[in-house]
Amino acid sequence: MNRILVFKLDEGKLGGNTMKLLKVHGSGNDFFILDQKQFKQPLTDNQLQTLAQRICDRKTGLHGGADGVLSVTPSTKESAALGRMRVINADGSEASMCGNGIRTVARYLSLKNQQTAFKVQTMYADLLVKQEADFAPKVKVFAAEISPVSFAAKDLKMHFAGKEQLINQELPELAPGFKFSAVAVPNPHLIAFVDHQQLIGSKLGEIASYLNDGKNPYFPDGVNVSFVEILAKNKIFVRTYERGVGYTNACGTAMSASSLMYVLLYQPQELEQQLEVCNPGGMVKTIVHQRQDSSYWISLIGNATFVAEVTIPQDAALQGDFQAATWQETGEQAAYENFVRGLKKDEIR
Ligand SMILES: N[C@@H](CCC[C@H](N)C(=O)O)C(=O)O
Repeated sequence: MNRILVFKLDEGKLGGNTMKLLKVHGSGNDFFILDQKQFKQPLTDNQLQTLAQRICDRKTGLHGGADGVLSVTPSTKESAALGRMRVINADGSEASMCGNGIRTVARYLSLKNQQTAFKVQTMYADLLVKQEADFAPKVKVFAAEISPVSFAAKDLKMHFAGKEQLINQELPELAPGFKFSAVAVPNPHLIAFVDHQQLIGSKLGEIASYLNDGKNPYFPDGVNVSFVEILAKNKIFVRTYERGVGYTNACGTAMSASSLMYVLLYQPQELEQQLEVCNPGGMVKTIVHQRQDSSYWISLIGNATFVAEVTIPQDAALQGDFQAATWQETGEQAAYENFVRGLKKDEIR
């Protein structure tokens, strides 16, 4: 039996001060799911921010930290979604969406509600999620709708003189020799198609850390930055430096935005076709769609791995003291690693 089915995060009866968390990942982009139903009083925004900063720290956090916390609550009354997800980055900032995270939340809500296709409420939209065929034994897969898409500078909170949008353009004031595209899905992404040496080089980190310093004139609220290498027709590799986190194994919304730019710039006839998107933590599949009103949306299809069930005294968690935490592995991580080993060598760098 899948142990996860008997793990009842929402009971909240472990004793007043105990918090339950679920460690999860999509393509190695890892999170702690926190179901706020377990509390009589949900954590305040300040507590959520502190919790994320404490447990996600890669050196001092819980079991090696994470890229963020995914807070799950019932959806608000305007929404018919099965649940609501909020995304708190490792630095405590809040993001409007998380493509890898939403698949894990979808799986969590699916198990709790015995449904395989439904909507999840996010900051700007209720997004469709759906269970898909496993990638491999014990590698569970969900698809998520990535939407709404915008190229408008105002939605990206992007400020380059005279530019209302940015599609494959040089930005000599930022980084000569690269062509950038900017797309909000709806969190902001800056994307450059590069060769292999540029993909593995240090320029991505230099550009992204500057654009996320909170002081630069171009993206004062920060931006997720990705370098993309075309590996073959309909096959790309995406490396991302995330706002609020730094380098990650993968960023689901970045892979979706990169897929959209790949289709628009290189293969406009490949709308509605499946793309393979490799990343340092594994591989996902994407499909770029266009609606009748000409707006775009992307299907992001990938693993939703449950790594471990965690309990920890709430006060200790907020103070960053993890000595009393329990950590119970689900056994899925070994299956995921096995799946990744089976991918062709050029798919993981
Ligand atoms: N890892 C996520 C994106 C998380 C939010 C991002 N860091 C931001 O601030 O926009 C994904 O898989 O999409």
